[in-house]
Parts: sequence; structure tokens; C-alpha cells
Amino acid sequence: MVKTRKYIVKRYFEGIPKRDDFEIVEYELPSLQDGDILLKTEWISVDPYLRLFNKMHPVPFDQFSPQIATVEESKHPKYPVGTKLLSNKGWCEYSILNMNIRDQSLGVHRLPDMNGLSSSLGVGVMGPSGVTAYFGLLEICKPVAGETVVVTVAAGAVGSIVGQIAKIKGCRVVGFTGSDEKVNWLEKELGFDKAFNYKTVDIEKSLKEATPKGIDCYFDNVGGQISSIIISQMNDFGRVSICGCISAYNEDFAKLPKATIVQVAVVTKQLKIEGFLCHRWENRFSEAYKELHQWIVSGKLKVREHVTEGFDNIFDAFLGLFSGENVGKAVVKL
Ligand SMILES: NC(=O)C1=CN([C@@H]2O[C@H](COP(=O)(O)OP(=O)(O)OC[C@H]3O[C@@H](n4cnc5c(N)ncnc54)[C@H](OP(=O)(O)O)[C@@H]3O)[C@@H](O)[C@H]2O)C=CC1
Ligand SMILES: CCCCCC(=O)/C=C/[C@@H]1[C@@H](C/C=C\CCCC(=O)O)[C@@H](O)C[C@H]1O
Repeated sequence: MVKTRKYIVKRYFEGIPKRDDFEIVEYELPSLQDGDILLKTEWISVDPYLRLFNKMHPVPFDQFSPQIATVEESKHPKYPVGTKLLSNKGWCEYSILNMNIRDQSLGVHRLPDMNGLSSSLGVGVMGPSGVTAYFGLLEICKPVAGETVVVTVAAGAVGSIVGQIAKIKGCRVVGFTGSDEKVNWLEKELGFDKAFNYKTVDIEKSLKEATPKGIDCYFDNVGGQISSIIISQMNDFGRVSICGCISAYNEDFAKLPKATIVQVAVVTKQLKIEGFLCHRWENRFSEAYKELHQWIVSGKLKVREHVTEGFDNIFDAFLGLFSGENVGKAVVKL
């Protein structure tokens, strides 16, 4: 018998998530049946959308999230001991999956070929964050060399990859982020042409100065007023990829401030604005992983992880997303 622990959401989040919205339960897993595999979790991803989609399930529910686990015991011939899987099994130490019953909501996938890279990247650049940045930028913004690309939440898991891909494609890249340390990292290490701390600068003025030829592409991770300012400064036929709006996830949507009208800019400049979920390109993920991997090994794409250690600290790692603690992809090592 294997003893395990998992996080259960026992109360819906109101405002900033609280530790006692969760309960950690310890229990014994049953013995394996035909088709079952026993997974030992190695890496857990904490993601902003866990906050947003908290009310999708009736409470109590097991906290879902992407995680990487290794098969420790197997009663399925195609998943021998040692196989590494990405799934949505979430915040738990061990789990059992029956591989004869394909539960689509669990999103079980073998890790792409990591060729020597850490398996933790399977929840980051070689996983959901990577394909979000890759397809969200290249398929929606379609940046062309010489164009100017702006990205918000630029030092985060997705934003830091978006900015670097735009540089690889020959664009001028401007990023907004929440600390001077992150600004420094973006400019000095990742090669952004300009980065700003949105908490301390005059956004409208800084943006105008940093984008003398205007803005052609905007990759929006944050929503809110900063996005309205950026959209208002775009060039004719600019493209906006709406990836998320983390600035609103802890807010009561009914009480958000009224938004600045962007329609004037959208119509007069004939902008294209499109939202997306990364699964749209699921049948092309391998294409992205191949190119992202090449960029990493050739040194064109730098990857940073913000690693928290230990099962007991998963909640803190999650909360850190909303206070800007992470630089790069936030992961928890079990
Ligand atoms: N459409 C899709 O398929 C997907 C969308 N997403 C979306 O992409 C965005 C980025 O996600 P991801 O890269 O994983 O997460 P991040 O690694 O970027 O983590 C969160 C970061 O967001 C910033 N942040 C937190 N709260 C606020 C706030 N109130 N205002 C402004 N910035 C804030 C902080 O950085 P800072 O210090 O800069 O403030 C923080 O470090 C999110 O909106 C997410 O929902 C992610 C994956 C898939
Ligand atoms: C305004 C919403 C922005 C959310 C962006 C985001 O972070 C998306 C992340 C997805 C995530 C979505 C999970 C469930 C969505 C269900 C919505 C629905 O179908 O009603 C996960 O799938 C990985 C990221 O693509």
C-alpha cells in the first residue's frame, strides 16, 4: 500500500486565495488493477488559471494542475516503470491512472523528447507555457522582422518566451514587468530592446519613447488599463494576441473599473484582436517542441525556472504568482 497526500479545495477562493481554502488529506492508495499505473509526482506546475477556473468544479475537488510524474508500478504494457507522463493530476504526491480508460480531462501525454533537458521543462517551455508562447505569438501576431512587439507579464513563464521568440524573428521587443530586477534580466540576459517596471513608470510616455516606429504586435497576458494604453498606441493593421488577463484573476469581475474605450483605435487602425487557448494547436505541439528545443540548445532561447521545494510549499508557490515572486516558470519539486 502506498500512502499519499493531496490538496483538496474545500472552499471557493474569494479575492486572494488563502491557505485554509485548501485541506491536505493523507490516504492510502488501493492496489493496482489491470490497466492501472502508479505515478510518483516529480514536478508540479502552479499556474494563474488555477485561480481563474477555481469555480468550474463543485467543492470539494482535488486541485488540478499540470504535473510530471514517473511510473513507479505498472499494470499496463505500454507504460512500463520509468515512463514519464505529463497530466493534469495536480497537487498530489502519488496517483493512480487507468490507462485503458482515457479521461480526456486529465490530459495525459508522454513527455516530448527532452534530449538531456530537465523533465521539469515539460510543464514549462517544453509544455504548456512553450506552446502558448509559440503559437499565440507566431499564429496570431504573425510578427515580421523589423516590426515592434510588446509583451506584458514579460518576465513570466509565457512572456519571457514570447519576447525571445520575437527577437529570434528579428523584431524590436518591449516588455512590461513588475520589478527592476526583472527589467534587468529581460534587458541584460534575454536581449529585450527595452523593458519597463509598470509599477514605477509613466506607461504611456515610456511606451511612446521605446516604440519610435509604433507597435505592430501586442501579446497580452495581463488585461486592464495597461492593455488599453498599448492597444491605443498600435500601428495600422496591428495584431493583438489575447492570452490572459492575470490582473483581474483575484478581482470580483462585477466590480472591476470601467475600461478605457479601445474601439476607436481598433476600428480606425483596423486592428486584429484574437483570444486563444493553446490546445487549439494540439496536433502541432511536436512542431513547437522541436523548434523550441533547438533554440534552447543553440543558446538562442534562455530558460529560467523559479523552483520551490516540497509538497507543503505548493500553496506558497501558487500565491507567489500573484505577488510577482516568480521569474520565469514557477514549478514545485517534490
Ligand atoms: N491562453 C492560454 O492558453 C494560456 C494563457 N495563459 C495566460 O498567460 C498569462 C501568463 O501566465 P504564466 O506565464 O503562466 O504566468 P507567470 O509566470 O507570468 O506568473 C505570474 C506573473 O504575473 C504577474 N502578475 C501577477 N499579478 C499581476 C497583476 N495584478 N497585474 C500585473 N501582473 C501581475 C507577476 O509578474 P510581474 O512581476 O511582472 O507583475 C507574476 O510573476 C496569464 O494571464 C495566463 O492566464 C497561460 C497559459 C496558457
Ligand atoms: C480570460 C481567461 C484567460 C485564461 C487563460 C489561461 O490561463 C488558460 C489556460 C489554459 C488552461 C485552461 C483550462 C481550462 C479552460 C476551460 C475553459 C472552458 O473550456 O470553459 C489549460 O487548458 C491550459 C491552458 O491552455
